[in-house]
Amino acid sequence: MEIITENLGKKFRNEWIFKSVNLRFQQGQSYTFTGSNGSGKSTFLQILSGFIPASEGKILAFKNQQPLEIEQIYKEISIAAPYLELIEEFTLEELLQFHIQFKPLIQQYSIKDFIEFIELPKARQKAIKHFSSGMKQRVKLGLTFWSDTPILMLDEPSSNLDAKATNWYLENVQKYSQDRMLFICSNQPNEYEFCSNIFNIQDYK
Ligand SMILES: Nc1ncnc2c1ncn2[C@@H]1O[C@H](COP(=O)(O)OP(=O)(O)OP(=O)(O)O)[C@@H](O)[C@H]1O
Repeated sequence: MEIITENLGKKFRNEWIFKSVNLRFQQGQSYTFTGSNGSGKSTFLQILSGFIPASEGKILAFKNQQPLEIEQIYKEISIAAPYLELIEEFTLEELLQFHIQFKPLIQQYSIKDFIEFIELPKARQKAIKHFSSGMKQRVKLGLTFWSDTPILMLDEPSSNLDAKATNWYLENVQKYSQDRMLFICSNQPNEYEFCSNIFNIQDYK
C-alpha cells in the first residue's frame, strides 16, 4: 500500500483546520500526528480513511502498485478511535462474530484466541454495554491489531487504559504493525515513542 496526499486541506465553515498537506505514506512505516486539542489530528485521519471529504487537494492510494479509489480504501483499514462505537447490545462473542464477517482475523485466529489475546476471558458472554471504558478500548485495539488489513489507524490509543493495559498496547502495537502502515493521533509521547515519523498538524495551518 501507498498513500500520497497532494495539497490536502480541510476547512469547517470559514476556518482552515489544515492546508497544503503533501505527504507520502508507505507500508512498513509508522506515522504519528500530534498537535493540541482541536488542532485537527482526528479530522486528518478521518479524511485519510475516506470517512469525511477534504475541502481541497487529493488523496492518491495504491495497492500492489495499482490505483485504489478513495471510496474503497476503508476495506484496507482497521480503526480504533473514540468516535467509533462498539455495538452495545451485543455480547463480546456476538460482536466478534459480526466483525469477522467483514474483516477476518489475521493468521486464522479464532474468537477464542482473540478473547485470550485481549485478556478478557470472563467477558465472553457479557454485553458490551456492561464493559468498562478500558475493557472497550482493549476490544477496539485488539480488533485493530488482529483484523487482516494493511493499514492500522489509532486515535488516542491508550485512553482509558491502566498501566498494565498500556504496556499490553505498547507491546502489541509494535508487534502487529510490522509490515503494515500505522497511523497514530496522540499527544502522549509514551503512546508513540517507537514511531519513526512524527508530524505536528499545526505546522500545516
Ligand atoms: N463536523 C464538524 N463541524 C465543524 N467543526 C468541526 C467538525 N469536526 C471537527 N471540527 C473542528 O475542527 C477542529 C479539529 O478537530 P479535531 O477533532 O480534528 O481535533 P483533534 O486534534 O483531533 O483534537 P483532540 O486532541 O481534542 O482529539 C476543531 O476546532 C473542531 O471543533
